[in-house]
Amino acid sequence: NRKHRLAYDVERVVQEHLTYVREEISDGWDLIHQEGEMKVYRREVEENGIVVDPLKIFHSMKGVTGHEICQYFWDYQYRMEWETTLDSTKIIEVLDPDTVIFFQMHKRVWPAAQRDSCFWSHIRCISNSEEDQPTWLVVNYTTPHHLAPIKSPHVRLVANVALICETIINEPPLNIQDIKRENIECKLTYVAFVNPGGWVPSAALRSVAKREYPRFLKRFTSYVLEQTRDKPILF
Ligand SMILES: O=S(=O)(CCO)c1ccc(-c2ccc(C3CCCC3)c([C@@H]3C[C@@H]3c3ccccn3)c2)cc1
Repeated sequence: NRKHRLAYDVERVVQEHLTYVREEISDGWDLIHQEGEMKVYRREVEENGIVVDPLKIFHSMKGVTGHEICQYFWDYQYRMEWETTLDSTKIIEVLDPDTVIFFQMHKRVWPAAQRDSCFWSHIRCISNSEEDQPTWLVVNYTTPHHLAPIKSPHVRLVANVALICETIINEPPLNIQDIKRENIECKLTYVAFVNPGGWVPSAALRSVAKREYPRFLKRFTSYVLEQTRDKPILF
């Protein structure tokens, strides 16, 4: 059912991510970083000389639900508290209660020109079968917008990013209200297809990505654990 002008795009991109997230890590993906439960994979891909390496991160952490992780990732009011690579972020349009359009200025990464991004950001709960917990996901997908004009010297990033989370309840007690945070665990998959939107030295971009993605996800997940520690569990 058409709710807003981008409803079909959102549906298509969400279904694509749901299809690929289950795909096993096949050959062609290199494990570039491993830290505790976090495993970072990358494929080396260039499109007319520009590095557009897809990135896939698997991580799991105790004490938080997939709903909590997705909520803090999607909700703009927390973004500047965990996102250290942004100069600014703002909502320029609300399409529905689960879909907004952001405009972001990314911190400049020398020697590249400063990047900005404009994407729709959608959060969704997919309740599969009854017995186990639902899957929560957030997708950030580049879209043009009249309130986000592309202005030189800034270069518009092209991004298709998804955060897909499952919640595991270990040794479930008889009734749900007895579940404690040490009994829950979130298994997340983060995928990022980022095209820098203009030429960046390949080696420089690859080393920035290799350093920044693990740092970014570690900082984000630690932030959510901190924020939810003493709060009631949001399933
Ligand atoms: O998960 S999100 O949707 C969170 C919402 O903000 C997201 C994460 C990361 C990016 C991103 C933006 C710019 C750049 C580069 C391109 C040329 C110069 C800067 C990079 C490269 C990969 C490296 C990178 C990775 C992580 C964090 C920052 N830097 C990534 C965009 C969106």
